[in-house]
Amino acid sequence: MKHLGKKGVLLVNLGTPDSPSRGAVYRYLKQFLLDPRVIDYPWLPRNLLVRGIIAPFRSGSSAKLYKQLWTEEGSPLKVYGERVAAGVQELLGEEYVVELAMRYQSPSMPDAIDRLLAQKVSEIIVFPMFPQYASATTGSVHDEVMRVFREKDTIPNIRMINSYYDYPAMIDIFADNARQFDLDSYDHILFSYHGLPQRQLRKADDFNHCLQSENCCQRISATNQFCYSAQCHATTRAIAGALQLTPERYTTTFQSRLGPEAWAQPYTSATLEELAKNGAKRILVFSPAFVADCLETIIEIGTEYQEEFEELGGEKVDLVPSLNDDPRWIRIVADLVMEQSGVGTSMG
Ligand SMILES: C=CC1=C(C)c2cc3[nH]c(cc4nc(cc5[nH]c(cc1n2)c(C)c5CCC(=O)O)C(CCC(=O)O)=C4C)c(C)c3C=C
Ligand SMILES: [Fe+2]
Ligand SMILES: [Fe+2]
Repeated sequence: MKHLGKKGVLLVNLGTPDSPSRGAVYRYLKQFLLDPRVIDYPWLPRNLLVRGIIAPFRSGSSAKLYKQLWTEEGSPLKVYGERVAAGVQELLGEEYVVELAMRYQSPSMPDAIDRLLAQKVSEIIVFPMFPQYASATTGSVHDEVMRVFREKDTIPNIRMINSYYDYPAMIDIFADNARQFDLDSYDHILFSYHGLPQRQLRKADDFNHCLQSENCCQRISATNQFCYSAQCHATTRAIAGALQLTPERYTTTFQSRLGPEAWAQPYTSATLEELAKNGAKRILVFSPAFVADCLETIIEIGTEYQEEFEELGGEKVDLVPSLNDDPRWIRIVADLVMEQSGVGTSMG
């Protein structure tokens, strides 16, 4: 089919509060955690838990952390997202219209989609800003796109990107960012991904492979290609390979647990504790589930894990910077968009 008009690009990250105030954090947590793909309990327990316990009790402590994170321009997750969107627009030129949206809070997905439609786009390429697929993130973005269009009579061509966990040019940026550190000076290297409840890993597993044996997620195949944990391990292997790290030098771990359920393991905090017990002093941490530094990297790894590690006798937890607004990352997003819309890429 001939494409008349421009192509729309919708870059979507998770979302962040509109301000670091307790009220804004409460609204953010409520919208985020009421998403049935995030806290995937039936409606009544989810609403009781989120409205009655998590949002009211967590909003105060989270707001304090967001205040530490906040910059003059705002929340880093959104600031980097805006810069990436502007950069991708510049690279793709007039043939495309690029909009940034956040799955929760602002800019909202329905508003961003309406702005694209107002430009009479013939197709929309949806680019979730999560290298690894999870139902709670990419799945939710796709779900929201479908929900928005369910209310519209005309649905343009829509292409949805699923994951890009081992995209070589992206792996090269993470590896390159680590080269600013003296790798040999670290006792151990962690690849710390955002966690996910084990129950959600099992639920997303149509072939009964996940968490069946100790290393079932450490190989990726047709059977587990959409497993979040398997994709995280694949990202680790790719970065470690690029840096020629031998397997005993690094561990894949999972951070940012919420609630009493078991989450993907090993936990970053427990691994740090174990490392400290064994005399480790210096740890380097990658966090490649995030394409931008945010609360979970700057505060959780950079401040909280640093403090915990010191209390346990360790010395330094260094964080490898994320992709942020690196021009090479902006180029990758543009290339992946062009690949989806059937246009050749600069990567050859
Ligand atoms: C990168 C992928 C992410 C997955 C997978 C994910 C799952 C997930 N997260 C929560 C609960 C919280 N996450 C929070 C913040 C947050 N999470 C991600 C990414 C993933 N989450 C991002 C990018 C951020 C935003 C950070 C920012 O800078 O604003 C929070 C809020 C912060 C806090 O109060 O700690 C919560 C809560 C669950 C329950 C979940 C899977 C089920
Ligand atoms: Fe999260
Ligand atoms: Fe798995």
